[in-house]
Amino acid sequence: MERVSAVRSFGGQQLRFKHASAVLRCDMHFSLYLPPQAATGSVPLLTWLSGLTCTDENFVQKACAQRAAAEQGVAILAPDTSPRGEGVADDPEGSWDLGLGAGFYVNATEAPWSEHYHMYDYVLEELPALVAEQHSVDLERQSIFGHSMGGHGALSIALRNPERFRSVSAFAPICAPLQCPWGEKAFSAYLGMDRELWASHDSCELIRRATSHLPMLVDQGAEDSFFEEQLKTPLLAAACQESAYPANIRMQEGYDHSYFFIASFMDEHVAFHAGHCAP
Ligand SMILES: N[C@@H](CCC(=O)N[C@@H](CS)C(=O)NCC(=O)O)C(=O)O
Repeated sequence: MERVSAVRSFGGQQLRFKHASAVLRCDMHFSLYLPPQAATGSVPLLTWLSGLTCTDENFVQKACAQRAAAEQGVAILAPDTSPRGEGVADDPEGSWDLGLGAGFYVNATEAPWSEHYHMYDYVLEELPALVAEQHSVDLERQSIFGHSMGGHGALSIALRNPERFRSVSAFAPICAPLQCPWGEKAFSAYLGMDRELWASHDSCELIRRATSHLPMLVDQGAEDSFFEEQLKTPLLAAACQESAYPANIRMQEGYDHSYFFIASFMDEHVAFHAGHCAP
């Protein structure tokens, strides 16, 4: 693992690394914020999953999360959104919602994607373990959050693995990939036509199947241009209500899909997770 950059921030360090991922079979970059508390003891690990077209750097530069992470004493790990590099398949039509920058946090089963697109195993297994080998983060105190495609990733990964995480939150998540164009396009490419396999990565379905509950917070901007066609927060709210899953789902008046929205509620999300990651 090679350290690409290290910058002081709110008494801690904003770090960026490059490494050879065994799971993705390519070189990857990721970012890690270590709060000042990490210098003297182990701290909880929050994983942030970004949305379509992002790398790890969008979050680092635009989410304004470092101050809250320093105050709350939590590390934040930001992976990239897909495998990268020469030889990694991309959408032949060059669209931004499939292929590079659009891994959807699943393990692809279909060629050509199945060669590298294993973002589910990468963010759940390989990357946290790698970070914990070299930094003082506590894998017994993990939470996960994300935005849009990364909101889908955070919710679905946490719902599939409730024993791994203390809490989950999302900004403008793709709530029901089985029922929106982004999800249908990505899942049919990566997972083929087995809709039962799709359902095992659909947060609304996973809510209905849940046998235990994680603390869950979701914020959705009311002026988000993707809200009705792609994100479908009301379906998540309905699934939670039907299944008596206790989630806090909030519509935020006037906010759009951007990092201006994310930054506005970032402190609350970090505090929410830190509260559930107490020793
Ligand atoms: N490229 C798309 C927008 C894609 C988009 O909004 N991506 C979101 C995640 S779904 C994002 O975080 N973009 C990066 C950024 O704002 O820094 C467009 O032109 O409409």
